Amino acid sequence: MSEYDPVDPPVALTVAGSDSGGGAGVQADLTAMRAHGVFGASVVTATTAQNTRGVEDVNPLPADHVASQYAAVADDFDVAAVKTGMLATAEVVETVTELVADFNAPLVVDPVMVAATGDRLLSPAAEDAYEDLVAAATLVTPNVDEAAVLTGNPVETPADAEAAGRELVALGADAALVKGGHLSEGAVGEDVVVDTLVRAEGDSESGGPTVDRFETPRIDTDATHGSGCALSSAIAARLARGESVRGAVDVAVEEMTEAVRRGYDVGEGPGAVNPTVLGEE
Ligand SMILES: Cc1ncc(COP(=O)(O)O)c(N)n1
Repeated sequence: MSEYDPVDPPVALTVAGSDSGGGAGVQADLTAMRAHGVFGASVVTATTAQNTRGVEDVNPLPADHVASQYAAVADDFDVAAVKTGMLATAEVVETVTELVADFNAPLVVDPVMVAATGDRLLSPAAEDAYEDLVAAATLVTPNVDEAAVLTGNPVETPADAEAAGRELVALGADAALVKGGHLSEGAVGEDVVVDTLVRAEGDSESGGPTVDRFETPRIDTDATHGSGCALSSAIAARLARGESVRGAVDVAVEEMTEAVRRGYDVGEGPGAVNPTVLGEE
């Protein structure tokens, strides 16, 4: 872990929705950030009435209130990294894109569209609005379904995931991590999760983007609620601490296996990951 003053740690900001059930969204993000010794600030984009069984109600907050929360944080703190999660509406996606345009530190964009329970968290009209935010990202972290929506192509195999990552980088993102948790077992084998990182940073031999594949064991559980939120927040926390994108992704992906293995069996539905175990390395 990099050295810093525990009383004056790096500050990371999550711009995301509230999950009343506590397993995902802002609640998971702040837990993951604090687990890394990073101070977490939050801009809430929407409140959700949600539990482990599903999302009952979504209340997007007005875009100008999202902007005033952001201004309150940016005016006071030296924000070292921003992570975005559920943005709910096209207006909020556009507002956040404008707000981060002048931000000079790393930006991790987790393009949250649909909850693990299948409920929509982003209005369909907002999908197109994501293009400019992706272009501004240091790292965009779609799962395969989100990568398919963002690129307009199906993502079913690791080769598709790499192609989608290359396309997101071509759109302007510095890097894309296409999370393979939902890739079909037939495409990757049943015991493994393959995540693909594409970085614009040139490969000296090919001159093209650099591609890394991370393979981790697949844990036999449905308690993965909050995994995308925790992973993108862990990466943002590590970037706030000054780690490289490659290094932050490598360790965060590895540590997520443990966060899933030690997940919470709370509620009647599928449980949630445990972000408190992150940040140990
Ligand atoms: C407020 C909020 N943000 C993000 C997610 C996605 O998490 P998951 O895909 O694990 O349901 C969620 N369910 N709720």
